[in-house]
Amino acid sequence: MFQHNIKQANQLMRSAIPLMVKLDIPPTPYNYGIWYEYASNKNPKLNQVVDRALRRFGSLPAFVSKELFHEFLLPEEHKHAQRQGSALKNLTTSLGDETTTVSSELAKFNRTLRDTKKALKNANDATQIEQVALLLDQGTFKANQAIETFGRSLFAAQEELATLRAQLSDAKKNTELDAMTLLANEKGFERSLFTLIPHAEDDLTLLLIDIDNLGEINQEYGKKAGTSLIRYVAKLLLGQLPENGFIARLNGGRFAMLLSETELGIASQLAESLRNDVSNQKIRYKNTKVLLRQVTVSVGVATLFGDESPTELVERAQHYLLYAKRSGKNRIAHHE
Ligand SMILES: Nc1nc2c(ncn2[C@@H]2O[C@H](COP(=O)(O)OP(=O)(O)OP(=O)(O)O)[C@@H](O)[C@H]2O)c(=O)[nH]1
Repeated sequence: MFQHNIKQANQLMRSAIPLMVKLDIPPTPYNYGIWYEYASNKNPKLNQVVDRALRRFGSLPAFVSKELFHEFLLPEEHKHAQRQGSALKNLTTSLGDETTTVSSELAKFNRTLRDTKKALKNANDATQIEQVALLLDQGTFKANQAIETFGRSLFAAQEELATLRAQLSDAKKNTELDAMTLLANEKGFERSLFTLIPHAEDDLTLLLIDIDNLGEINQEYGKKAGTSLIRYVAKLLLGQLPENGFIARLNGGRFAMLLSETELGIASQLAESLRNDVSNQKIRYKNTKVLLRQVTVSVGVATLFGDESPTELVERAQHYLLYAKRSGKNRIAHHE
C-alpha cells in the first residue's frame, strides 16, 4: 500500500474522492484507504472484491470496508502481534484526524460552491462577478491544501507500514509454524482459511487427512517411531501439494490441505491419489530399521458451499473424515 511519491499520492486522492462522492461513501479513514488503493489500481484482488461488493450492495458497507482495510491495507499479521497493535492503532488514528480535516474542508468548499452558484445567478455587474471568482479561488485553494496535506500523511504512513510489516512477518513465522514437521500449525491453517474464504466462489476445497491407528502404531513400535511416521507422512503430503494448495498439521497425525479454485471432483482425485500413495509406502523406522506395518490415511473432503462459514466448512470435512473412519479407514469420503 501507499507505494507512491507525494505527487502521485495527491493525484490518487483526487481520483479517489470523486468516486467516493459518486457512490455516497462516508469519509472514514477506512474508506479513504480503500478508495485510494482502488484508484491506484495496484491491487487487482482488492479491486475485484470491491467491485463484487458494489454489485452486491450497490455501495461499500462500513463492515466490508473495515474488513478490507484490515485485510489488504494493514499487514494482516498484526492480529498475531500484540506489541505492534498499538503502533497500527496510532497510525489509523492519525489518518483519522487528517480525514476529519480533509472532510470538513471539502464540506466548506461544497458550501462555497453552492453560495457561488447563487451569487452568480444574481450578479449583474463585473465587480460582483469578480468577487464571486475571488471567493471561489480561496475555497479551491483551501480544499486543495487539505487534500495535499492528506496525501502527505498517506505517504508518511507508507514507511511506517513497511517497517511494521517486516517486524510482524518475523513474529508470524514463529507462531504459525509446527516445529515437528515445519508445516504450518493449526493457527496458520485458521488464518489461511479465514483469508481464502471471502474470495472463494464455491471452489475452495478442504481435505482433512488423518493417519489411521496412530495410537496402535505408537504402542507397537514406540511413540518415537509414531512421531517419525508423522514427519514422513507430512513430507509425502507436502511433495504432492499443488501450487494452489496450503497444508498444515493440526494435531497428532491429522493434516489439513486447502485447495483454492479446486472443485470437488479434482480435489477428490487428489485425495484418492494421496491415500493410495501412503498405503503403498514401505516405511522403515530409521532408528531400529524395523519395517512398519502398512500405514494408511483416511480423508474427509468438503468443498465450500454457498455462504458457508470457515467453521461450517471444517465441521463438514470432519464429518466426512469420521464417516471414512467408521466405514473401515484407508478411504476418502465426501458429499455426493
Ligand atoms: N507418536 C506421536 N503420537 C501422537 C502425537 N500426538 C498425538 N499422538 C497420538 O495419536 C493418537 C491419536 O489418536 P486418535 O486420532 O484418536 O486415534 P488413532 O489411534 O489414530 O485411530 P483412528 O484415528 O481412529 O484411526 C493418540 O494415541 C495420541 O497419543 C505425536 O506427536 N506423536
